[in-house]
Amino acid sequence: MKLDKKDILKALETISVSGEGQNMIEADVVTNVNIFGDEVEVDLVLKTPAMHIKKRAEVDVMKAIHKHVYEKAKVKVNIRVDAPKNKAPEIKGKPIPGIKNIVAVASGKGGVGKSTVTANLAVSLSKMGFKVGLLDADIYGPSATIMFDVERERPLSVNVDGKSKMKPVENYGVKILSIGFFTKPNQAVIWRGPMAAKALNQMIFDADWGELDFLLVDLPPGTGDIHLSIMQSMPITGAVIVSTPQNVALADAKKGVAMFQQESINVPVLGIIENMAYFTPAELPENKYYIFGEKGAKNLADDLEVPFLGEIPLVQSVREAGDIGRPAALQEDTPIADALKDITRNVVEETVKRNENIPPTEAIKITTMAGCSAVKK
Ligand SMILES: Nc1ncnc2c1ncn2[C@@H]1O[C@H](COP(=O)(O)OP(=O)(O)OP(=O)(O)O)[C@@H](O)[C@H]1O
Repeated sequence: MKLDKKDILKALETISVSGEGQNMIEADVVTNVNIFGDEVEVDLVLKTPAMHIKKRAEVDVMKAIHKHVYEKAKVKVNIRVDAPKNKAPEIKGKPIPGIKNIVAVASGKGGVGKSTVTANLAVSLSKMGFKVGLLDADIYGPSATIMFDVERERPLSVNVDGKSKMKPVENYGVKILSIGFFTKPNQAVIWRGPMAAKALNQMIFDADWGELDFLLVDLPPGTGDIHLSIMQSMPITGAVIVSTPQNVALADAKKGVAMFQQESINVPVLGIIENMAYFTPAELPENKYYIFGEKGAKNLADDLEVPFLGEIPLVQSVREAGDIGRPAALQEDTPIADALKDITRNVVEETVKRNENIPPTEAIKITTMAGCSAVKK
């Protein structure tokens, strides 16, 4: 049978690209098609190095050609991965063996959605093919165990090179350790700075994280002594600040930025994320209600000359997703998952820029609280 390139391209149009809402041709995944008798060679370029996605693309191409063009065609699929934005930002002299970047997520004010954003960033990074860990350091209200539906699990102890280590619990491709694993439900725990720092130290250094591109750290809300203790315990690559557009939240977000930027701490701020930017009812998606004010966090980022990483609307499904332990970023082709993907890409890009321009952050040595006025104000 004489095969025609047009028929092959038509067959490839029947394959949808996961998460893109487009078919393989529209998404420019197919870079070349060659025909030699009854042999077809298809070249693909994929954005993710994940093995299962490569395998799936290969099988889809074969099936589509066999079904729509010629069932006996010999199909060869060549796959190249071109993921410049997904290239794991790597810093020289990794501060913790195996962990390339530690990104702290902070908020200043409580309840602005910092933990929700952290969980979604983690899932979104993992979906992009990065190796991701999440350290829930929110000693006042750890919530990662609920958001990842691992409340009943506990980290196991494993032997690594003769040393006993804590193995993070894993779900949705994210390795998780939370202060919540070590407290009883409904138990109020008052952690003092050094005590929290010790527990967190163990969760970082005595844990079997393996290789990670990103370790996200969900910090407690506020800008107090506890933050200094935490920053003392780990060399943070950069910080992301989450705020709603409301004035009271912005004032605290500003203090958060000041805390990271002050001389004795000097952790680069990768940018600000505006959460609950506006409310959109599911039945009227084009309507936007600026309940907490409009563009407050965007304007703050401009004023402080730090990057604005994007906005997340106030959507019922985000809250529901958190409550049932299936972060919204796991959804495919929804406006909210797309918004989270864009923000995640911006976080990666800012991390890459940061690593190109400045050397790795040393573990900060803060010996006194003096000089930390910006934190206390
Ligand atoms: N974009 C959003 N749309 C709808 N609900 C949201 C959104 N972001 C967060 N929420 C909900 O708001 C509440 C507070 O969120 P979250 O616990 O993430 O805040 P936080 O800043 O981490 O709080 P804390 O100060 O306790 O650490 C949760 O019920 C969460 O599900």
